[in-house]
Amino acid sequence: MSISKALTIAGSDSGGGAGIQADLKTFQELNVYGMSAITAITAQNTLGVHGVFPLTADAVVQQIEAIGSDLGADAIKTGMLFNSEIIEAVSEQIKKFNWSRVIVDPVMIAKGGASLLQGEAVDAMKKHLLPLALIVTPNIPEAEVLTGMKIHNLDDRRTAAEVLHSLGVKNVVIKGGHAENENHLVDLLYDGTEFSYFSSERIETKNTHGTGCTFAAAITAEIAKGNTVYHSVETAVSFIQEAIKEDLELGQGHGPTNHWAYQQKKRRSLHVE
Ligand SMILES: Nc1ncnc2c1ncn2[C@@H]1O[C@H](COP(=O)(O)OP(=O)(O)OP(=O)(O)O)[C@@H](O)[C@H]1O
Ligand SMILES: Cc1ncc(COP(=O)(O)O)c(N)n1
Repeated sequence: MSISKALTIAGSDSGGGAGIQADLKTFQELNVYGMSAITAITAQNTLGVHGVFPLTADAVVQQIEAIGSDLGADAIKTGMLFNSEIIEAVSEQIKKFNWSRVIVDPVMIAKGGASLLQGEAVDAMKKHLLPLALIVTPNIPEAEVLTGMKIHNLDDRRTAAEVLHSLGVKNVVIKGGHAENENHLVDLLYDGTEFSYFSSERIETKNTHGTGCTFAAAITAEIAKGNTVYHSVETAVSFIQEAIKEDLELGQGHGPTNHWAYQQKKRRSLHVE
Protein backbone atom coordinates (compact mmCIF):
# COMPACT_ATOMS: atom_id res chain seq x y z
CA MET A 1 0.00 0.00 0.00
CA SER A 2 1.40 3.40 -0.89
CA ILE A 3 0.56 6.30 1.38
CA SER A 4 1.33 10.01 1.13
CA LYS A 5 3.57 11.41 3.85
CA ALA A 6 3.71 14.84 5.46
CA LEU A 7 6.20 16.36 7.88
CA THR A 8 5.28 19.13 10.31
CA ILE A 9 8.06 21.29 11.77
CA ALA A 10 6.40 23.13 14.66
CA GLY A 11 5.92 23.58 18.39
CA SER A 12 4.24 21.12 20.74
CA ASP A 13 0.97 22.23 22.38
CA SER A 14 0.49 20.15 25.54
CA GLY A 15 -3.24 20.89 25.39
CA GLY A 16 -3.47 19.15 22.00
CA GLY A 17 -5.45 21.84 20.14
CA ALA A 18 -2.74 23.61 18.12
CA GLY A 19 0.84 23.02 16.96
CA ILE A 20 2.26 19.56 16.25
CA GLN A 21 -0.72 17.83 17.85
CA ALA A 22 -3.29 19.61 15.65
CA ASP A 23 -1.18 18.93 12.57
CA LEU A 24 -0.81 15.19 13.18
CA LYS A 25 -4.52 14.78 13.96
CA THR A 26 -5.38 16.58 10.73
CA PHE A 27 -2.94 14.53 8.62
CA GLN A 28 -4.40 11.33 10.08
CA GLU A 29 -7.98 12.39 9.31
CA LEU A 30 -7.03 13.20 5.72
CA ASN A 31 -5.34 9.80 5.25
CA VAL A 32 -1.78 11.08 5.20
CA TYR A 33 1.08 9.56 7.24
CA GLY A 34 2.24 12.24 9.69
CA MET A 35 5.79 12.90 10.93
CA SER A 36 7.14 15.68 13.14
CA ALA A 37 10.19 17.74 14.01
CA ILE A 38 9.56 19.66 17.24
CA THR A 39 11.00 23.18 17.50
CA ALA A 40 9.77 24.07 20.99
CA ILE A 41 7.75 22.59 23.81
CA THR A 42 4.97 24.76 25.17
CA ALA A 43 3.14 24.25 28.45
CA GLN A 44 -0.26 25.24 27.15
CA ASN A 45 -3.97 24.68 27.68
CA THR A 46 -7.21 26.35 26.61
CA LEU A 47 -6.48 29.24 29.01
CA GLY A 48 -3.15 30.17 27.46
CA VAL A 49 0.56 29.52 27.08
CA HIS A 50 2.22 29.05 30.48
CA GLY A 51 5.75 28.26 29.34
CA VAL A 52 7.86 28.12 26.16
CA PHE A 53 10.94 25.89 25.98
CA PRO A 54 12.68 26.13 22.58
CA LEU A 55 14.94 23.31 21.40
CA THR A 56 18.35 24.02 19.89
CA ALA A 57 18.59 24.45 16.11
CA ASP A 58 20.77 21.33 16.12
CA ALA A 59 18.02 19.24 17.76
CA VAL A 60 15.58 20.45 15.08
CA VAL A 61 18.06 19.66 12.29
CA GLN A 62 18.66 16.14 13.60
CA GLN A 63 14.94 15.38 13.62
CA ILE A 64 14.54 16.64 10.03
CA GLU A 65 17.62 14.71 8.86
CA ALA A 66 16.29 11.51 10.44
CA ILE A 67 13.14 11.88 8.35
CA GLY A 68 14.69 13.21 5.14
CA SER A 69 17.38 10.52 5.00
CA ASP A 70 14.97 7.61 5.50
CA LEU A 71 11.21 8.08 5.16
CA GLY A 72 11.08 11.18 2.94
CA ALA A 73 8.10 13.52 2.78
CA ASP A 74 5.62 14.50 0.04
CA ALA A 75 4.88 17.84 1.71
CA ILE A 76 6.33 19.88 4.57
CA LYS A 77 4.50 22.27 6.90
CA THR A 78 6.18 24.77 9.19
CA GLY A 79 4.42 26.32 12.19
CA MET A 80 5.97 27.83 15.33
CA LEU A 81 9.69 28.27 14.58
CA PHE A 82 10.45 30.65 17.48
CA ASN A 83 13.81 32.18 16.51
CA SER A 84 16.05 33.04 13.56
CA GLU A 85 18.54 30.20 14.24
CA ILE A 86 15.76 27.62 13.86
CA ILE A 87 14.37 29.39 10.77
CA GLU A 88 17.78 29.43 9.07
CA ALA A 89 18.47 25.78 9.98
CA VAL A 90 15.04 24.64 8.72
CA SER A 91 15.52 26.59 5.47
CA GLU A 92 18.89 24.88 4.92
CA GLN A 93 17.31 21.45 5.43
CA ILE A 94 14.50 22.22 2.97
CA LYS A 95 17.14 23.14 0.37
CA LYS A 96 19.30 20.11 1.18
CA PHE A 97 16.43 17.67 0.62
CA ASN A 98 15.14 19.62 -2.39
CA TRP A 99 11.66 19.87 -0.87
CA SER A 100 9.41 22.04 -3.02
CA ARG A 101 5.97 21.39 -1.54
CA VAL A 102 6.49 23.60 1.50
CA ILE A 103 3.60 25.21 3.35
CA VAL A 104 4.62 28.00 5.74
CA ASP A 105 2.16 28.98 8.47
CA PRO A 106 3.96 32.06 9.86
CA VAL A 107 2.85 31.55 13.49
CA MET A 108 3.71 34.62 15.58
CA ILE A 109 1.38 35.13 18.53
CA ALA A 110 -0.92 32.68 20.37
CA LYS A 111 -4.55 33.62 20.95
CA GLY A 112 -3.81 34.67 24.56
CA GLY A 113 -1.01 37.02 23.41
CA ALA A 114 2.08 34.85 24.09
CA SER A 115 4.89 35.33 21.58
CA LEU A 116 5.68 32.21 19.54
CA LEU A 117 8.16 33.98 17.23
CA GLN A 118 10.84 36.41 18.43
CA GLY A 119 10.63 39.86 16.84
CA GLU A 120 14.13 39.58 15.38
CA ALA A 121 13.11 36.41 13.49
CA VAL A 122 10.64 38.11 11.13
CA ASP A 123 13.42 39.23 8.78
CA ALA A 124 14.90 35.71 8.73
CA MET A 125 11.50 34.31 7.80
CA LYS A 126 11.17 36.77 4.91
CA LYS A 127 14.73 36.31 3.69
CA HIS A 128 15.33 32.55 4.11
CA LEU A 129 12.03 30.68 4.38
CA LEU A 130 9.39 32.49 2.32
CA PRO A 131 11.35 32.22 -0.96
CA LEU A 132 11.23 28.40 -0.51
CA ALA A 133 7.49 28.26 0.13
CA LEU A 134 4.83 26.91 -2.21
CA ILE A 135 2.14 28.43 0.03
CA VAL A 136 2.19 30.88 2.94
CA THR A 137 -0.91 31.16 5.19
CA PRO A 138 -0.79 34.31 7.37
CA ASN A 139 -3.78 35.62 9.31
CA ILE A 140 -4.37 39.36 8.98
CA PRO A 141 -2.07 40.50 11.85
CA GLU A 142 0.72 38.21 10.55
CA ALA A 143 0.30 39.58 7.01
CA GLU A 144 0.60 43.10 8.48
CA VAL A 145 3.89 42.24 10.23
CA LEU A 146 5.34 40.52 7.15
CA THR A 147 4.42 43.36 4.77
CA GLY A 148 4.74 46.33 7.12
CA MET A 149 1.33 47.62 5.95
CA LYS A 150 -2.00 48.06 7.75
CA ILE A 151 -4.84 45.90 6.45
CA HIS A 152 -8.31 47.42 6.81
CA ASN A 153 -10.26 45.83 3.97
CA LEU A 154 -10.18 43.31 1.13
CA ASP A 155 -8.34 45.74 -1.17
CA ASP A 156 -5.53 46.03 1.39
CA ARG A 157 -5.44 42.26 1.62
CA ARG A 158 -5.02 41.92 -2.13
CA THR A 159 -2.12 44.40 -1.99
CA ALA A 160 -0.54 42.51 0.94
CA ALA A 161 -0.84 39.25 -1.01
CA GLU A 162 1.01 40.86 -3.95
CA VAL A 163 3.77 42.11 -1.63
CA LEU A 164 4.17 38.63 -0.10
CA HIS A 165 4.24 37.06 -3.56
CA SER A 166 7.05 39.42 -4.53
CA LEU A 167 9.15 37.89 -1.71
CA GLY A 168 9.24 34.64 -3.68
CA VAL A 169 6.27 32.67 -2.26
CA LYS A 170 4.36 31.03 -5.09
CA ASN A 171 0.90 31.17 -3.50
CA VAL A 172 -0.41 33.40 -0.74
CA VAL A 173 -3.45 32.64 1.42
CA ILE A 174 -4.51 35.48 3.72
CA LYS A 175 -7.04 34.10 6.20
CA GLY A 176 -10.10 36.07 7.20
CA GLY A 177 -10.66 34.94 10.80
CA HIS A 178 -9.46 38.27 12.20
CA ALA A 179 -11.55 40.56 9.97
CA GLU A 180 -13.91 42.21 12.46
CA ASN A 181 -17.58 43.04 12.01
CA GLU A 182 -18.07 40.70 9.11
CA ASN A 183 -20.70 37.95 9.09
CA HIS A 184 -18.89 36.31 6.24
CA LEU A 185 -15.22 35.40 6.49
CA VAL A 186 -13.21 35.41 3.31
CA ASP A 187 -9.98 33.48 2.91
CA LEU A 188 -8.12 34.91 -0.07
CA LEU A 189 -5.76 32.95 -2.36
CA TYR A 190 -3.34 34.67 -4.74
CA ASP A 191 -1.23 32.58 -7.16
CA GLY A 192 0.66 35.49 -8.69
CA THR A 193 -1.91 35.94 -11.45
CA GLU A 194 -5.40 35.42 -10.08
CA PHE A 195 -7.23 35.99 -6.81
CA SER A 196 -9.68 33.34 -5.52
CA TYR A 197 -12.05 33.88 -2.62
CA PHE A 198 -13.35 31.24 -0.20
CA SER A 199 -16.25 32.59 1.77
CA SER A 200 -17.68 31.02 4.98
CA GLU A 201 -20.29 32.12 7.48
CA ARG A 202 -18.78 33.31 10.76
CA ILE A 203 -19.54 30.76 13.50
CA GLU A 204 -20.13 32.27 16.95
CA THR A 205 -17.89 30.28 19.30
CA LYS A 206 -15.01 30.80 21.70
CA ASN A 207 -13.53 27.42 20.69
CA THR A 208 -11.16 28.43 17.91
CA HIS A 209 -7.84 27.40 19.45
CA GLY A 210 -5.62 25.99 16.72
CA THR A 211 -7.77 26.94 13.73
CA GLY A 212 -4.77 28.37 11.88
CA CYS A 213 -2.62 25.25 12.47
CA THR A 214 -5.43 22.89 11.50
CA PHE A 215 -6.23 24.86 8.33
CA ALA A 216 -2.59 24.88 7.14
CA ALA A 217 -2.20 21.19 8.06
CA ALA A 218 -5.24 20.30 5.93
CA ILE A 219 -3.72 22.19 2.99
CA THR A 220 -0.44 20.31 3.55
CA ALA A 221 -2.16 16.92 3.61
CA GLU A 222 -3.95 17.63 0.33
CA ILE A 223 -0.75 18.91 -1.30
CA ALA A 224 1.06 15.74 -0.08
CA LYS A 225 -1.52 13.69 -1.98
CA GLY A 226 -0.63 15.57 -5.17
CA ASN A 227 -3.67 17.84 -5.34
CA THR A 228 -3.62 21.34 -6.78
CA VAL A 229 -3.19 24.40 -4.58
CA TYR A 230 -6.78 25.52 -5.31
CA HIS A 231 -8.26 22.11 -4.45
CA SER A 232 -6.12 21.88 -1.28
CA VAL A 233 -7.26 25.28 0.00
CA GLU A 234 -10.88 24.46 -0.85
CA THR A 235 -10.71 21.18 1.13
CA ALA A 236 -8.97 22.91 4.05
CA VAL A 237 -11.76 25.51 4.21
CA SER A 238 -14.37 22.71 4.43
CA PHE A 239 -12.26 20.83 6.99
CA ILE A 240 -11.88 23.83 9.32
CA GLN A 241 -15.52 24.88 8.98
CA GLU A 242 -16.73 21.44 10.14
CA ALA A 243 -14.07 21.38 12.89
CA ILE A 244 -15.28 24.74 14.27
CA LYS A 245 -19.01 23.97 13.86
CA GLU A 246 -18.83 20.69 15.82
CA ASP A 247 -16.63 22.02 18.62
CA LEU A 248 -15.79 19.68 21.50
CA GLU A 249 -16.44 22.06 24.41
CA LEU A 250 -13.20 21.11 26.16
CA GLY A 251 -11.40 23.22 28.77
CA GLN A 252 -12.33 26.50 30.42
CA GLY A 253 -10.92 28.90 27.85
CA HIS A 254 -10.55 28.84 24.06
CA GLY A 255 -11.17 25.15 23.36
CA PRO A 256 -9.80 23.10 20.47
CA THR A 257 -11.65 22.37 17.26
CA ASN A 258 -13.02 18.94 16.32
CA HIS A 259 -10.64 17.14 13.99
CA TRP A 260 -13.07 14.23 13.45
CA ALA A 261 -15.97 16.36 12.20
CA TYR A 262 -15.04 16.61 8.49
CA GLN A 263 -14.80 12.83 7.95
CA GLN A 264 -17.88 12.20 10.11
CA LYS A 265 -19.88 14.54 7.89
CA LYS A 266 -18.57 12.83 4.76
CA ARG A 267 -19.53 9.41 6.14
CA ARG A 268 -23.02 10.68 7.07
CA SER A 269 -23.58 12.04 3.55
CA LEU A 270 -22.47 8.71 1.99
CA HIS A 271 -24.96 6.89 4.24
CA VAL A 272 -27.87 9.08 3.15
CA GLU A 273 -27.24 8.61 -0.57
N1 LIG B 1 -15.50 32.12 13.87
C1 LIG B 1 -15.20 31.52 12.75
N2 LIG B 1 -16.16 31.03 11.94
C2 LIG B 1 -15.86 30.40 10.78
N3 LIG B 1 -14.61 30.26 10.32
C3 LIG B 1 -13.58 30.74 11.06
C4 LIG B 1 -13.81 31.39 12.30
N4 LIG B 1 -12.60 31.77 12.81
C5 LIG B 1 -11.69 31.36 11.93
N5 LIG B 1 -12.25 30.75 10.87
C6 LIG B 1 -11.56 30.14 9.73
O1 LIG B 1 -10.48 29.39 10.28
C7 LIG B 1 -9.32 29.48 9.47
C8 LIG B 1 -8.19 30.10 10.29
O2 LIG B 1 -8.39 31.49 10.29
P1 LIG B 1 -7.80 32.55 11.28
O3 LIG B 1 -7.74 33.85 10.57
O4 LIG B 1 -8.55 32.50 12.58
O5 LIG B 1 -6.35 31.97 11.49
P2 LIG B 1 -5.37 32.12 12.67
O6 LIG B 1 -5.58 33.42 13.36
O7 LIG B 1 -4.02 31.81 12.18
O8 LIG B 1 -5.82 30.97 13.61
P3 LIG B 1 -5.38 30.83 15.12
O9 LIG B 1 -6.57 31.37 15.86
O10 LIG B 1 -5.20 29.37 15.28
O11 LIG B 1 -4.12 31.62 15.33
C9 LIG B 1 -9.75 30.32 8.25
O12 LIG B 1 -10.16 29.46 7.21
C10 LIG B 1 -10.91 31.15 8.79
O13 LIG B 1 -11.78 31.55 7.75
C1 LIG C 1 2.68 25.30 19.64
C2 LIG C 1 1.70 26.25 19.08
N1 LIG C 1 1.71 26.52 17.76
C3 LIG C 1 0.80 27.39 17.24
C4 LIG C 1 -0.14 28.01 18.04
C5 LIG C 1 -1.12 29.00 17.45
O1 LIG C 1 -2.44 28.63 17.67
P1 LIG C 1 -3.51 29.64 18.33
O2 LIG C 1 -3.31 30.98 17.70
O3 LIG C 1 -4.85 29.06 18.02
O4 LIG C 1 -3.21 29.68 19.81
C6 LIG C 1 -0.11 27.70 19.41
N2 LIG C 1 -0.97 28.27 20.26
N3 LIG C 1 0.81 26.83 19.90
